[in-house]
Amino acid sequence: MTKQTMTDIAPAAQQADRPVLELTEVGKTYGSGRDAVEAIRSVSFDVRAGEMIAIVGPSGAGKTTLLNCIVGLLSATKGAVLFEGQKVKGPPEAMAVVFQDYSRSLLPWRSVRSNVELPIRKKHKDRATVRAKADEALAAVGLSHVDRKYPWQLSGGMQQRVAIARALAYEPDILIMDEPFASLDAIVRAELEDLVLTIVRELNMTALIVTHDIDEAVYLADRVFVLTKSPTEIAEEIEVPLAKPRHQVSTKGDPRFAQLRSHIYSLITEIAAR
Ligand SMILES: Nc1ncnc2c1ncn2[C@@H]1O[C@H](COP(=O)(O)OP(=O)(O)OP(=O)(O)O)[C@@H](O)[C@H]1O
Repeated sequence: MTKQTMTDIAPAAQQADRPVLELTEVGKTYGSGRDAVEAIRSVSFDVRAGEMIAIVGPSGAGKTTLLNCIVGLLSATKGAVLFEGQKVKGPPEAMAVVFQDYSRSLLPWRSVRSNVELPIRKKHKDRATVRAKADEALAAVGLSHVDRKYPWQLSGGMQQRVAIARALAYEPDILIMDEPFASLDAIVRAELEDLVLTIVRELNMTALIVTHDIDEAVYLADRVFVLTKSPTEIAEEIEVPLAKPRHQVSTKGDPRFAQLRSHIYSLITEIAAR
């Protein structure tokens, strides 16, 4: 993306000196009475503008439930989620979400270009603007040459690139990702991790990723939140002081990377055994 565009689309929230996302004692109980399942007990954290947060935890920790409360697909039964100072009551316009299952998030009857353009049309009526923004996003993920193809004609990694392009072209103030690389092979996964890191950094975007992968969490994030088992709380918040831009070989070869990874691994293993 061009420098001009990056400046143009700097999220408004970043001008203000307040967190983009604020969770205050968020709790979620499914059902009621004897059938009630307390999935989240109490989770509080702030995400500052430009930060990348990773959320990890043992299986069944409540990651999906928490994420759905953040994006407004579920309402918390306790506490509050504020996005840009407003209580989240449904998916906010300035949020984009990339799910693990790209095959279900892309519309198979629409071309790659059409999939990417669809959300942009909500914001921009001018056809040329929509086209230009889609062009930029497709170029950023290296898929300009397949814009007329359909998602099912592409590999899994390419489909997930389209989903990422669609989210980025929408120019969200915050990018939320739910295990976006989980079903991809190691090389494609590393490529897409770097792609997201680069674009998020260039656009100074705020981002939050839920992942099962401890290496991925440390590699991508400025802070990692480790969740307890359900009913969920934050077991520990870990700062990642590794230099940016990150690099798959040198960052992962840094002794501090290994220390952080071992620490989080031990913590999750200990939590899972509780
Ligand atoms: N719709 C629902 N109704 C009742 N209980 C639910 C529902 N969805 C999730 N739960 C329960 O809430 C808890 C947290 O589930 P959730 O799917 O959020 O965890 P997760 O960390 O995303 O799991 P995983 O790591 O396996 O993907 C679990 O005990 C689960 O059984």
